Amino acid sequence: MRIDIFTLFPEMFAGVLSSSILGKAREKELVDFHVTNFRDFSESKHGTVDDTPYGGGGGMVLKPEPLFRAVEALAGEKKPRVILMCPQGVPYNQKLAEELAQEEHLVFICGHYEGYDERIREHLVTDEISIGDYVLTGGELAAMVVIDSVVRLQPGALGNQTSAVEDSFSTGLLEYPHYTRPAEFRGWRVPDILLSGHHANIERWRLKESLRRTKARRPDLLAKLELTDEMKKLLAELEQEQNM
Ligand SMILES: O=C(NCc1ccc(CNCc2ncc[nH]2)cc1)c1csc2nc[nH]c(=O)c12
Repeated sequence: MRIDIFTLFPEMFAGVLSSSILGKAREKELVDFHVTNFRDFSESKHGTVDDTPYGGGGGMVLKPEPLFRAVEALAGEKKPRVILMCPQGVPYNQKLAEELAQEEHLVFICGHYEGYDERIREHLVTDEISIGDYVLTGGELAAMVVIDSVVRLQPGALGNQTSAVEDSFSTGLLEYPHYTRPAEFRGWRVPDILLSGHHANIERWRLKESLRRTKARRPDLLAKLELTDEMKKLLAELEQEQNM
């Protein structure tokens, strides 16, 4: 997969794209990152990429030319997905991550101004994505979030110890509590069930704790779930425990 990123702050990406899972995915050639400063595509000698809005009002608007020129310079046989990171975009989620992970070539546009000239949206961009209802200083961190979640889904990116599929957001439940050595720390013991080696009981305990946590923190996720008989039984047990 090739990922192009157009930004005015390319230096923001250096650490993130060369560390940890993303760095390894690059070494394994699962992904090929290209970060470009679209100011390089400005036609003015001052490298102007924004201007005041027609119709007045505050703030600056990103001009169309530099971005059109930058994206069109990506001579490629197939038209890539051109993703505009913006607060007005489609709310990002794991389903969209899985869809983007299938693409051969993704292009991200990160802005910093009050907005983009609408002709960018209408004629250059295929997708607009927001990562949530809070205001960031720019689209760069948002692009990193999307890239991180897409690259980890590339086959071979996570190695064999963890599988992307099992991820809680894919099962629809929040994760159960995790423990590791020591079995007792400052008097706080690991639940005996986890030391029992009884795998069926451990799986049951983990599912029950996932249900307990999801019910308490994200009832909205629980409401969306197709409950199995076992889940219904465990939820009934949780109800009883709460009413005791
Ligand atoms: O570029 C992003 N943010 C920078 C930013 C913040 C505020 C405004 C101005 N918008 C208000 C407005 N429009 C018109 C007048 N005033 C524009 C851009 C961003 C990309 S994805 C994402 N996902 C979640 N949150 C985000 O901020 C983002």
